[in-house]
Amino acid sequence: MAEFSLIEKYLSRVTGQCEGLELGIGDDCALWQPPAGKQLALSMDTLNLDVHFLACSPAHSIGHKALAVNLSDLAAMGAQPVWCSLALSLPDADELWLAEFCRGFAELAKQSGIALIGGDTTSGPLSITVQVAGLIEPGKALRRSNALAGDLICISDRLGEAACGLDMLLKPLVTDIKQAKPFIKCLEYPNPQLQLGQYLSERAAGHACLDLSDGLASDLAHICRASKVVAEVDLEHFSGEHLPKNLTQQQAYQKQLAGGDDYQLCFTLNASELAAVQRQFPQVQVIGKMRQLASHEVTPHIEWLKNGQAVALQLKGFEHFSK
Ligand SMILES: Nc1ncnc2c1ncn2[C@@H]1O[C@H](COP(=O)(O)OP(=O)(O)O)[C@@H](O)[C@H]1O
Ligand SMILES: Cc1ncc(C[n+]2csc(CCOP(=O)(O)OP(=O)(O)O)c2C)c(N)n1
Ligand SMILES: [Mg+2]
Repeated sequence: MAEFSLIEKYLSRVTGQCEGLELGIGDDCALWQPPAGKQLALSMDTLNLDVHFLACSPAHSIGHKALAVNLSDLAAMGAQPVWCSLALSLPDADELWLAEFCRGFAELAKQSGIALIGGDTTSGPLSITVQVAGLIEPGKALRRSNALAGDLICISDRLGEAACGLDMLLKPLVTDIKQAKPFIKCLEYPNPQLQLGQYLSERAAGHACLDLSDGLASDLAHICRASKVVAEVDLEHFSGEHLPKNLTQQQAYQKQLAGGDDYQLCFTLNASELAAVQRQFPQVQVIGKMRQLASHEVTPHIEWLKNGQAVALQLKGFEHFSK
C-alpha cells in the first residue's frame, strides 16, 4: 500500500473533533479558528526507534506514547489539549503495525479530547514526531521561571518505575516477566497529568511546573535555573520501596532521580495550597522546598538532603548526544 492509501485508510480515521476546526486532514493545510481571548500553548516531541523505544514494544504502545509525551508538556503548562499533528517516517508500509499504532494514538486522543488535524507520512527510519496545541487563559501558564523561595516542591506520583521497565526490556534473559509487567507498562503507557496541570493553573495553586521526561535531577534543575532558586530535596521520599527488591539504595536513587521516562509533573506551590491539591490528587507528594541562593552561592542547583545533611550524589538525567 502506498502513501496516500495509508493516509486515507489509517490516519484520516484517527481524527476526532475540536472546536474551531474548519478543515482537517486532506488539504495542503488544516484550517482552524482559535477561540477569542485564549492563548495557544504549542509543543513538539519526537520518538525515534532505539533512542526512545525498542522494536519489541507493541505498535499500540508507541502510538500511545508518541501522543502521551506531548500531552505531558501541555499538562506541565496547565493547558487544555485542542489539536495535534503527526509526522510519521516509516521504513515500510506495514499495515498491521500502522493499524495498531493508530489504535493506540486514537484511544488516547479520544480520552484526552484532542483532534488529529494533519501531518506528514514519509518512508525512512522509524521516527514519530507529534506537535500539540492547547488552550489556556492568558497569564495562567505554569512557567518554569515562577518558583519562589519558600515554595514546597511536589511530584504528581512515584518515580522510577519506567526506568526499571526499560532495564527489564533490555535484559530479557534475566527478567521475570510477571514481575516486569507493571514496570514495562509504566514505560510504554505514560499517563499525562492533564487534570492536575489544569487544576494548578486554573486555581493559580501552582507556581512553577514541568513534566519529568529526562529525570528529576535534570528536570528540576531547569526550574532552579529559570527561577534562580535552590531546591532542597529530602532523599527520605526516595527509599524506593515500590521498585524491585534487588536494587541497592544507590540504584533506587538512580532510577527515581535520573532514570527518566516518568512523565509525572514536578511543581512548586505555597504550603497553604497543599491540602486542597492533595484532596483532589492524593498521589501528590512533597519532596522538598525551594530556598534563596545564599550570598556565597553563584548558581541555582539541587541539594540532596538526608536527615538535614547534604549528600553528594552523582546523578545525571537523560541527555541526547552525551556519552
Ligand atoms: N530544534 C529546536 N528548535 C527550536 N527550539 C527547540 C529545538 N529543540 C528544542 N527546542 C526548545 O527548547 C526548549 C527545551 O526543549 P526540551 O528539553 O525538548 O523540552 P521538553 O522536555 O519540554 O520537551 C523548548 O522550549 C523547545 O521548544
Ligand atoms: C530504547 C530506549 N533507550 C533509552 C530510553 C530512555 N530515554 C530515551 S529519551 C529519554 C528522555 C526523554 O526524551 P527527550 O527526547 O529528551 O524528550 P523531552 O525531554 O524533549 O520531552 C529517556 C529517559 C528509552 N526510553 N528507550
Ligand atoms: Mg522536547
